[in-house]
Amino acid sequence: MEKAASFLFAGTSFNKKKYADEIARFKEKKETENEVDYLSSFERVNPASEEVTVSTKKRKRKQAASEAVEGFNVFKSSKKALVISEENKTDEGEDNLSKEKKKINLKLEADSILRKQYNIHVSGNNVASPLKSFADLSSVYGCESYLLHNFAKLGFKEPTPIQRQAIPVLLSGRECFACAPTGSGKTLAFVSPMLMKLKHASTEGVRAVILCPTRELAAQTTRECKKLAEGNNFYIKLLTKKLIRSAHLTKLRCDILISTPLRLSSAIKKRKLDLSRVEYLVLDESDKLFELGLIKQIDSVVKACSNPSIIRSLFSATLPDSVEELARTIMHDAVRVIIGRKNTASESINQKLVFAGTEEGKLLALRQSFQERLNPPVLIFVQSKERAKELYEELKFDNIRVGVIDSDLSETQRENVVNDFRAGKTWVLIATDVIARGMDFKGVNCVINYDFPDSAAAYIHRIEQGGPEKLLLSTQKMMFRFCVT
Ligand SMILES: Nc1ncnc2c1ncn2[C@@H]1O[C@H](COP(=O)(O)OP(=O)(O)OP(=O)(O)O)[C@@H](O)[C@H]1O
Repeated sequence: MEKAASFLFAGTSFNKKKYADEIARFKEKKETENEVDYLSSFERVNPASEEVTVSTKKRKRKQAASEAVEGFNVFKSSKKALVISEENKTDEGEDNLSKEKKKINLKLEADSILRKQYNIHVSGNNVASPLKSFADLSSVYGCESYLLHNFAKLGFKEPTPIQRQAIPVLLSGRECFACAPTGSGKTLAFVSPMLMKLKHASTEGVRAVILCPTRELAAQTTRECKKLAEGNNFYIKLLTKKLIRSAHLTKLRCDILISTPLRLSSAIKKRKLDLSRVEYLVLDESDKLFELGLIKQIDSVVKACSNPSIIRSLFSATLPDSVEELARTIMHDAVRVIIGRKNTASESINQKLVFAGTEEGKLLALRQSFQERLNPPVLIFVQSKERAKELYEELKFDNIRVGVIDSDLSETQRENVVNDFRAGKTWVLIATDVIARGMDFKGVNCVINYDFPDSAAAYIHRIEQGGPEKLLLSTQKMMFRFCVT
């Protein structure tokens, strides 16, 4: 500063001898003025002349004023002006701060009202606001028009509760555990933010991975994903055996890869895939993934997706504590989004228990119920493929158009059975949990739990397939207890 000042005044010649009188008068004036000014400012800051309860804030301002009296008069006024404007600035700053605080509080309040309205429960810090509508995606997150156009084309007018909350969480760059009933639109909830973040197709290799517990669900997710991405040129691939066999898998043009953990881990083992650039990893139907004993395979996929800025998410109809605990070991700051209550069935499902004394009685009760009313499509769950085949033979005998899906069928055979059921060629489909898990049988009118499910989670998954009526046939007394709790 000094240097700059001396530079500014360099070259000014001032004859001090010639103007000695003026200099003396100038000095006098300066001293008097400084005294007066100091006194007046002293009076202002003297606590004796102030109220005792003067605030620290005010004191600071007074101090600032007293400091401002040093120097020449000519600068004093401008310094004073500076002090006043500083004071105003502080006031303004404080006003802005409280306005900002109010705004944040109002936003938090609005978020919480919206969450209550849609039965959304969240836990985690700084959770992004839920979507009021799909339009928020473009106004807040700059969503491209093709995606909104696809929503409209598919007839999706409003986001479902899980979509309202999980999409903004993922778009804000947070990892997430999402738990919502079957058929509540979880696929769109994880695919849309993925498409928005990936923006456009690239040649850099796999950038997003979706893991599904069964081949059927993986195929279904691929179809949904392609429908949502229509109009963009993304490469979306289902990892099939044929694809793994192909020698050029390493050069595969693929933005989003969908697979079962077994297939993907086998491709990783064969060093056929590089997942180090993956930005998004989704574990769909995560409870089933873990339940099926696929931890080793999932672990190999998680390790192969080594990009440090990866966003991982878990989507499921139930979120057992064991799964969450396991996931929390790798996802430390994940937001938890739960629709309704954790691990409970949707309240809109009518559940009915039929108690049968014996195994034969169960079959009798089923026949009777079909005689009274068979409102297809009906989905029947049994515990094993052997039992599935047995029941299939029994119902076929009754001339009921029935199909069965079990793990002995080839991929194409399974697809055919499911397609026949979807198309209404068969009215009743018999399945085991593993096979039917995660498949979206839209419009199923009745789900029959012919055999007792393994767990509460399995029960919820079964009954949340499709329609409103659910029937439980049991030879076990404890079933009743299970139902009422
Ligand atoms: N916002 C929406 N409005 C209307 N329908 C929707 C919406 N989002 C998704 N859907 C439709 O709802 C059905 C169920 O969606 P989806 O399969 O994603 O459910 P899910 O929660 O993943 O079920 P699952 O547990 O079986 O995987 C699909 O047919 C899908 O096209």
